[in-house]
Amino acid sequence: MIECHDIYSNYNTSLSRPILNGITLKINQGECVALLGLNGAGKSSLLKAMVGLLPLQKGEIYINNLVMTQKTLNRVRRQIGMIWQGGGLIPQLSALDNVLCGKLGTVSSWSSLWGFSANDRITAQSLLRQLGLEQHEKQKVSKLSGGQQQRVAIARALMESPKILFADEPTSGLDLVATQQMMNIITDLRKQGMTIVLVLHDLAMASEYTDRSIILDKGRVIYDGKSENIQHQFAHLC
Ligand SMILES: Nc1ncnc2c1ncn2[C@@H]1O[C@H](COP(=O)(O)OP(=O)(O)OP(=O)(O)O)[C@@H](O)[C@H]1O
Repeated sequence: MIECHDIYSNYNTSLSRPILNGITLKINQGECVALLGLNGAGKSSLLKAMVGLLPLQKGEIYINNLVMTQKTLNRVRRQIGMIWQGGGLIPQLSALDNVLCGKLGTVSSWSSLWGFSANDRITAQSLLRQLGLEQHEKQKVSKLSGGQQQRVAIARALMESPKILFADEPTSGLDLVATQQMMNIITDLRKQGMTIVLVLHDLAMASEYTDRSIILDKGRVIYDGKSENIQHQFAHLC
C-alpha cells in the first residue's frame, strides 16, 4: 500500500510554487494505477518523492505502513522496483550486468568487492529468460533495441522481488509491437498481485490497461477515479 499525506516538495522559484503542491492519495496492494498529466505536471517528481529522491517540505509518505524517513529509506526502497524514464541503463555494460545492478542497493560495499553471488546471477539469468532475453544476456545494452532495453530495465527492477513497481513512461520511444510486449509484461505482473504505478501520456492506454487513473496538474491531483473512458473527459490535459 502507498499513502501520500498532503505532501509538498520544496518551493521552486521558477514555478513560484512547490513542484508537488499538496498531494494526498492512497494506492492499495494489487492496484494498477496510471499517473497522467501535461508535461511538467509533476508525475516524475511524484514517483521520485515516493522512492525518497525528492525532499519534502511537508507531509508524509507511507509504503506498506512504513513511514519514509532517512532511517527507513533503505527498507522502503527494497519494496519498490523502479523503471526510469528512458530506462536508465548503463549502455557499456551487458544486459546481465545491468540486471545485477538491481542488487546494488542491498549488497554491502565490502561484499560488492567480490562481485555478485552465484544466486544473484541465477536470479538475473532467470529474469532475462522470463522476459525473452536469454540470447542477449552477454550483449552490451547499447546494442539492443529500445524494446529489449526496456525489458532489461524491467528485469533490473525485479531483482529484489519488489511488491511495488513504478514505471516512468515505460513505452516511450517504442514501436507498436514493443509497446504491446511491454504492456503484456506489465499485465502479467499485475496478475501476480504486484502494485503498479505507470506514468503514461496515452489516455487510451490508461483506459485499456489500468483500473484507476490519477491526473496531476500543477503539482496537484485534479482527478482520481476510474480509468474507463477517461480519454473522453481529459483529452485536453494529457
Ligand atoms: N531537479 C529539478 N530542479 C528544478 N525543477 C525541477 C526539477 N525536476 C523537475 N523540475 C520541474 O518540476 C516540474 C515537474 O517536473 P516533472 O518532471 O515531475 O513533470 P512531469 O509531469 O513528469 O513531466 P513530463 O511529462 O514532461 O515528464 C517541471 O516544471 C520541471 O521543470
